[in-house]
Amino acid sequence: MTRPFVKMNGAGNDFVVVNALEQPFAPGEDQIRALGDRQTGEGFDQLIAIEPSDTADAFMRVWNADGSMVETCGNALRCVGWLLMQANASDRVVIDTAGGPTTATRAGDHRVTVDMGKPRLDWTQVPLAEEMDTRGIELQVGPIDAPILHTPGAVSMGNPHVVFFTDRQDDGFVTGSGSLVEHHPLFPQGVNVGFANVLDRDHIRLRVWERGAGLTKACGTGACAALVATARRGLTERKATVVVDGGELVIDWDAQTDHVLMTGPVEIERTGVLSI
Ligand SMILES: N[C@@H](CCC[C@H](N)C(=O)O)C(=O)O
Repeated sequence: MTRPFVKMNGAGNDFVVVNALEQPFAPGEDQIRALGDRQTGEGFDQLIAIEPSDTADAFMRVWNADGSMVETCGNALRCVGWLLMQANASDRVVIDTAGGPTTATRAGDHRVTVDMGKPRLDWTQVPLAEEMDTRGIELQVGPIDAPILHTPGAVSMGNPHVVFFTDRQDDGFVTGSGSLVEHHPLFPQGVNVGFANVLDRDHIRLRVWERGAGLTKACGTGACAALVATARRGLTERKATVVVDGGELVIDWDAQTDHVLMTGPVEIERTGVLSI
């Protein structure tokens, strides 16, 4: 069986997107891992299916490259939002996800703003395995007792994030620490691991070791979580540019609505056909 797809990225975070509005798409974990392999498959950070919805313009299903199905994906919401707005000749679409409904709007040529909704800040919502103040949690990362790994912030944007405040962002440190924390017992559903270097009150340099995908060029929900975590600690304003490996995302945590808005680029790389 074959399925056409569109290969896209949002600030370098890349996706294979399948239209499942007319025909169901339900790959198995092994199939997803094979498709996601960058040597022998199409290669992607996440696999995305656009499905019908009774309550929104579409439902977006997300699988990480390791085959795990997850709640949401911020950069993919911008890409899917772009595809739907192009197809519908509209400037606004509502996209439902397992992490909750979101709204995408045009923000210029190949730029989309997604309203990611409210951050979830209670320990039970991240979730954590025990009660803690999510502005700064106690976390022992294996044998590493580096002070820069102390008291990170914890935030859910529909998916779980922990954010370290550090200027240590080399590949070795991010990969070594991120892979240790991703499956730490404090995070019963696993966690995306952000390393946020606050450059000034409206600028953050961020790298993310993603749950189920590893070090990616960008993580949209990770950028939202980083802004919320740094603002909660008084390190930044509620709006900042988050500089990621693949570009820049503008994150605005609205004080009136408590919603987090993420704006950034979308790129269509190519089309193809999956043999699945
Ligand atoms: N890259 C995505 C996040 C995708 C899912 C994440 N790895 C998870 O497991 O929660 C984004 O742009 O938010």
